[in-house]
Amino acid sequence: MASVSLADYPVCLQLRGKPVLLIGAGLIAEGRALQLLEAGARLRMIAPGATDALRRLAAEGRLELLERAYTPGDAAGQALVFVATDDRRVSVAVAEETRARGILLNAADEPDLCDFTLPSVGRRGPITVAVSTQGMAPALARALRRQLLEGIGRHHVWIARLSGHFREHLPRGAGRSRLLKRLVDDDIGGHLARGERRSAWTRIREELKALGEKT
Ligand SMILES: C[C@@]1(CC(=O)O)C2=NC(=C\c3[nH]c(c(CCC(=O)O)c3CC(=O)O)Cc3[nH]c(c(CC(=O)O)c3CCC(=O)O)/C=C3\N/C(=C\2)[C@@H](CCC(=O)O)[C@]3(C)CC(=O)O)/[C@H]1CCC(=O)O
Ligand SMILES: NC(=O)c1ccc[n+]([C@@H]2O[C@H](COP(=O)([O-])OP(=O)(O)OC[C@H]3O[C@@H](n4cnc5c(N)ncnc54)[C@H](O)[C@@H]3O)[C@@H](O)[C@H]2O)c1
Repeated sequence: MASVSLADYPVCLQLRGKPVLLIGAGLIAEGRALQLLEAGARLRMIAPGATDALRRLAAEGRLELLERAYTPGDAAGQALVFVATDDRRVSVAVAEETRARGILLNAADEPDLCDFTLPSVGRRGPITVAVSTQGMAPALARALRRQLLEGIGRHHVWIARLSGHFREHLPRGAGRSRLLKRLVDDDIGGHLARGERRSAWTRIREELKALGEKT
């Protein structure tokens, strides 16, 4: 249950190939569905009526759409469940089932029924900005997310990708850690922030050379 007296606990879920159920197929559900598909979830939707966009995605085989009302038992075998209908009684019934099965639930606009709430999310390349207000101010979460995203520049995306490349190709150890820290701090990161790629590369090459000599 969401609670304002306790801190919530943010995570970044890996949903590739996981079965996820979304009950409701209106405009709010459509937004949720697009994000879940982006994450690679195996999505099933249940609702008597659906938006055109969701019908199209179902026809293309990107998701499964069952055009009927929710019935208890639908949550069986699901990793996560979302409900976004215009009828609170549906959310209450779904919450009863997911609680009995130990499955985590998000109920749009019903914080008292949520096991997890959704933050406002923005992305730049591999960088994700997510803002939550413990359910207090979703509109503020959205405004802050926009502001924070403006503070993330192309050089941050570049640093993230380069760091990912080095983490994949260089062995773990003190040398690699030092390089990855320098990529971010004033030393190399500062050059990149000012668009001075050439001098940044000179320093990266020095670090790589020192690393090569030590390994
Ligand atoms: C962040 C975002 C993510 C998403 O939904 O994807 C999200 N709400 C968004 C927008 C938004 N929602 C609402 C408004 C109108 C302004 C307002 O009423 O405040 C706006 C603003 C707008 O649309 O600009 C209405 C609203 N929302 C909730 C209630 C019920 C209540 O609080 O009791 C009511 C009142 C309904 C009514 O009274 O009619 C509840 C929840 N909404 C949450 C998430 C969870 C808490 C997040 C947090 O901790 O901050 C939580 C608890 C449950 C959940 O849904 O997970 C998404 C931004 C997407 C983006 O970034 O663009
Ligand atoms: N969190 C947010 O950002 C946010 C913002 C605005 C609204 N909402 C809330 O999200 C909910 C959905 O809003 P919407 O605009 O998508 O509504 P909508 O009217 O567009 O869609 C409702 C959907 O629920 C389905 N439905 C109705 N009864 C059902 C049942 N018994 N079983 C399965 N599906 C059923 C309908 O077929 C339809 O697909 C509302 O409660 C609304 O208050 C959330």
